[in-house]
Amino acid sequence: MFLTVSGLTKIYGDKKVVDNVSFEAEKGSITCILGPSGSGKTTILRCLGGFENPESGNVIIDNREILSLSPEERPISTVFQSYGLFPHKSVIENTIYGLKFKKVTRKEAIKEGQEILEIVGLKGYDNRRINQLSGGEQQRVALARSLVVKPNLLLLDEPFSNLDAKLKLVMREEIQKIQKTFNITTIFVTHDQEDAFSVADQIILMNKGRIEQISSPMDIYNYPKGEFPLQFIGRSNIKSTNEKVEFVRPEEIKLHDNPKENTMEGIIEKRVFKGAIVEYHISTKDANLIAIELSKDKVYNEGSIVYLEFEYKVIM
Ligand SMILES: Nc1ncnc2c1ncn2[C@@H]1O[C@H](COP(=O)(O)OP(=O)(O)OP(=O)(O)O)[C@@H](O)[C@H]1O
Repeated sequence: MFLTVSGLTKIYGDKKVVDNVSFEAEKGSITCILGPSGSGKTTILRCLGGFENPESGNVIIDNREILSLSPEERPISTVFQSYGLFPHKSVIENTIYGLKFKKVTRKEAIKEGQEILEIVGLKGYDNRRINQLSGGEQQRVALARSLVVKPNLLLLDEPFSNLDAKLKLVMREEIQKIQKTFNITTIFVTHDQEDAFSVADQIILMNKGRIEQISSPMDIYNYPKGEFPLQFIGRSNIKSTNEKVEFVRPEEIKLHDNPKENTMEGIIEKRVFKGAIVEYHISTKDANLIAIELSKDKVYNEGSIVYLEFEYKVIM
């Protein structure tokens, strides 16, 4: 295994903000650490990058224990939420900053910097100053700067936080492309599950410093292990009794005009148009449910009687 983290624990005051966290990542994979605010995501990255000292744990990269190394000695690049760029320096100076500490001539550094800038879509931006760039462009310079040193492990903290919806889609693809081109193992922190679903090979779901589930995006959505993953990931209609918790995702509820065997009658209380999909809030004799259908299909009006076809799944 390329990266092995075992028993990582970080305490602030009397609070374990990272509590016995263990996971592995294969070479060239993207791992996404997902979880609510304050669940310890950034602290894990900071411990890996060497900006915090964990109380206990082991981190092995490519068969080498790295926790005793300084941040500069670790084969790791980190892109922080705040980017950490030098605002008055040019794009190229920021990009090649990390090469200062390597045995590379300035001429070679500039050539390598320009190649990376072209990859992140910033060809020709060399002499622009950071404070003359948009948020998305700055984010790409920060990425270029971390890639130029060819890290074994790339750590990204909320890399899309300052981007609008369109640019976010472009950047998601760009990061995936760059990461595959260089075969860089990447760990990426977000609280946005769509980011995690779109780019991750594996998702680590955190809650209060602990790992709740490690799974592929599809498995975490389809087979949540326990109530927290179910509540946090996607939306669902939940039926909870003393013995078990069952759920049905809104898109698993099919609406019909007429009753069929095993359908349940309901009335559409509210309809929310969301572009590609329409969300219905439906009351039945047993429960209030949310269903979604494609808006290109039949659209029901509020107050309509509908017949719901669905099955609950039991959580593991
Ligand atoms: N230097 C520090 N001193 C004391 N407490 C801290 C420190 N840094 C973080 N914490 C606390 O540790 C907990 C975890 O913080 P962390 O930044 O890792 O969470 P996060 O999951 O990344 O949150 P967010 O999504 O809001 O960035 C929080 O309760 C935070 O207040």
